[in-house]
Amino acid sequence: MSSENRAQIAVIGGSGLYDPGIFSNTREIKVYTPYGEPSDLITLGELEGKVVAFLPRHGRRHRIPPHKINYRANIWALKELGVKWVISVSAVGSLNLGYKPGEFVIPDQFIDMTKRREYTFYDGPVVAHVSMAEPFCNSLRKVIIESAKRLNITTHPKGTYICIEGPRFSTRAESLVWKDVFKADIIGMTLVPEVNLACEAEMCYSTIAMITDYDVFAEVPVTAEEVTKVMSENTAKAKALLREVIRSLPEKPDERECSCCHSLKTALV
Ligand SMILES: CSC[C@H]1O[C@H](OP(=O)(O)O)[C@H](O)[C@@H]1O
Ligand SMILES: Nc1ncnc2[nH]cnc12
Repeated sequence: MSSENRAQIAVIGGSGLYDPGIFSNTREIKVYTPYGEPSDLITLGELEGKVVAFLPRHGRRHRIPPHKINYRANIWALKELGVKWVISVSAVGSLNLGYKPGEFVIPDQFIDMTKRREYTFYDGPVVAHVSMAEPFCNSLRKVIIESAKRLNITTHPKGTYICIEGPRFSTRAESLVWKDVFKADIIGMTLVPEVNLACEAEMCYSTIAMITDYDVFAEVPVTAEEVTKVMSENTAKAKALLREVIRSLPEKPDERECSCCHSLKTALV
């Protein structure tokens, strides 16, 4: 990758966030990967003197459903650009009455209920088993939580995200299992394997989850229309938060504070 096509920070946009519109001097680049095409061209832009890469995970105009996203190509492409920090933005449903639509969550755990995705870069002959005990970068989570506090955005600093295969929403029986048996707080369809692959790529990854609805356990079940409507109503908040997070990020992660940067050290067989 040529030296002008480099970025330390990436934002992966989710439903309702296809162009954050907060960067200057933007240009689009195509990145080739051994796994095929990323979801879209990657936009490189500047903010607060930092170069940031932006990739909408569903592609522009939301062409790609969650189970068809080429997660490996997306993460590979960002790694190729030199990205260390990955800030992912996602629309999620709430499974916890204390977590309300319009509020943000910075999840610290996930439960994987996906079924048929490509979960790893290590398909052999090199084999790796990365640790997922702490799936998110705590150093990046801290920066996001503190930034949200400064902006007075109601944000839950912890939460368990359950990732379903989709593209359908859950049944009511499933939703009650996720809520009452698994005790998950939020639900979505895209965190896995994005987070796993970022970890294998030794990048610091954290999600800004924006609650768009109460999931199907509630009286009126969620619809795709509701999710995109609430998300676009709240994108102004997401953009302000992204700006503040990017402003506050140190140039490089403090490798003593997070294990993301050397997750392969103990993983390779
Ligand atoms: C449009 S409704 C469901 C859709 O929204 C979420 O996507 P993302 O995480 O990219 O914001 C959810 O995971 C589903 O893919
Ligand atoms: N209730 C829900 N279930 C799954 N994915 C979602 N994304 C946003 N809301 C959701």
